[in-house]
Amino acid sequence: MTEALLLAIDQGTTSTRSILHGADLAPRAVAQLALPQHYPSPGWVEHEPEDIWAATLATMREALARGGAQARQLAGIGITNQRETTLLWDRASGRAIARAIVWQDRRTAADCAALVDRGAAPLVTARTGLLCDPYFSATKLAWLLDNVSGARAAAERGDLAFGTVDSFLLWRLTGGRVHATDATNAARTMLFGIRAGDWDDDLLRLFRIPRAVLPEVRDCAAEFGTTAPGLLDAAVPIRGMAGDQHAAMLGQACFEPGMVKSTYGTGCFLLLNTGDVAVESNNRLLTTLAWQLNGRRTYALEGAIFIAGAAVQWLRDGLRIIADAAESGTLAAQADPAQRVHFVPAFVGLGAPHWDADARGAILGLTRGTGPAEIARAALESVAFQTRDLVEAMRADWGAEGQPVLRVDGGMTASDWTMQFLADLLGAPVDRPAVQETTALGAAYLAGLQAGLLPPPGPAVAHWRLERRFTPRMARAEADALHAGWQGAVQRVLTK
Ligand SMILES: Nc1ncnc2c1ncn2[C@@H]1O[C@H](COP(=O)(O)OP(=O)(O)O)[C@@H](O)[C@H]1O
Ligand SMILES: O=P(O)(O)OC[C@H](O)CO
Repeated sequence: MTEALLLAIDQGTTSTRSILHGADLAPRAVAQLALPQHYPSPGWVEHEPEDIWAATLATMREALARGGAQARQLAGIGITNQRETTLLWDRASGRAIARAIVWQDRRTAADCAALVDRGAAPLVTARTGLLCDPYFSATKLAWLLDNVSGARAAAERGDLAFGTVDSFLLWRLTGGRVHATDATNAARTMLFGIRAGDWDDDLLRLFRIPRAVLPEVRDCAAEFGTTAPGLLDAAVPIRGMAGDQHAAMLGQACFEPGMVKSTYGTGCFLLLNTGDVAVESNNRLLTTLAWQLNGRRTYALEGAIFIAGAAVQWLRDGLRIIADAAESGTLAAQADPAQRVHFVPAFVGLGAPHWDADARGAILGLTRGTGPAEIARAALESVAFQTRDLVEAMRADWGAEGQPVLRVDGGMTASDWTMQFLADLLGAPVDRPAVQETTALGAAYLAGLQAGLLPPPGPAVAHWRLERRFTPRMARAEADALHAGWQGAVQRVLTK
């Protein structure tokens, strides 16, 4: 008998990947396509839904072909995705009525400010664990209903379906038969009660969202349906689903309360497992789900930073001081140690712990001697400085003594320079795993769990292996002084 395989779809902000895994969760074959970005207006970020779908299907087929595998060998598909990105489509045709509004999009900043002025913020936070910010789906969905001609009436008639990218892909993969999401993605909409585990009627009223547009919410490991005829050479069950940061928690095996992972892709998302307890943050972190299995919710505290690897992309595509991302580390290593340049990458405002949607970026401390090397160093350092802000907020909320080991993943963790600086600044070890595609790994794990091939989260799951530990080398006083300089720079860009 041939070995059962698992296929993970990781639909990220800048690319779509499909990764074929063995039942032991070892990656077997990868296919990846870049996703075009659209910036129709300052602060707006959109994706073309047909690009997302076409790349998903193409990479699924390519990963199978590269792995020399057939669809009938698949025990399941796991979907993981960029979160919060909002789509609204016509149930009859399956076509989106507008481009997807991406999580980074700030067009609803004024709507969120108005809700805060009306005193709605405490209700939103109490029910969803989130802060009233344009980052989340609710105001994006309301914007589509109000700004696409005829959308609100069609939604109220039940003709339109809302979903984050996971739901949209599921709809397409099942040939329009299943409109569902998982609890982790639902938890990022600002419409879902994370303690009740259901859509919240008070929030639906507040954001003026008709219930008829919403998907059904399921566990992260569940029977989500099977692929429609003609997509692959056999019908394959879709058995796992989780937002990318939640899947990365599973891929990083952060199964125990107190364990922390930080993913460095376009943005950076640091999540702490808080077990059965939905910890309320006093430091402007988010309370969210780690995952939901068998109806049981495991919670997390999350710090979300909007720009991490995107700062490196800007060095390449905006400033053009590097030819590829990897060059950033080489350049940073050549920077003059005597110069202290700070780069606050608030291109789309600042996320945790500041939540200032109107802040914009700045480079401070320039002198005549400043050149590309100092700016590259400041860009890489900014990611570590922001991580330290999150870790300090988390420590204050969680109350644990000492500094937990940070498990890191994502494209930017390829930068040894950045990972060493991160360990130096935190004064704590930074662990990089052998498999850095932890998001896809988590999605494959969920599909394998549902298929009965893998055990539930716990010591019996053995997919995590250390590749390299970065140990702090910098004196604490120096790290603290650098961080204080960063905090001063941030103060200069805050608008409130
Ligand atoms: N060697 C490197 N040094 C610094 N940044 C890097 C390096 N390699 C990749 N990156 C950054 O990592 C990001 C891509 O990571 P990825 O996890 O694929 O992101 P996403 O899932 O958000 O699309 C890009 O923003 C890129 O600039
Ligand atoms: O596409 P990524 O990996 O940058 O992740 C995006 C996040 O899910 C947004 O919340």
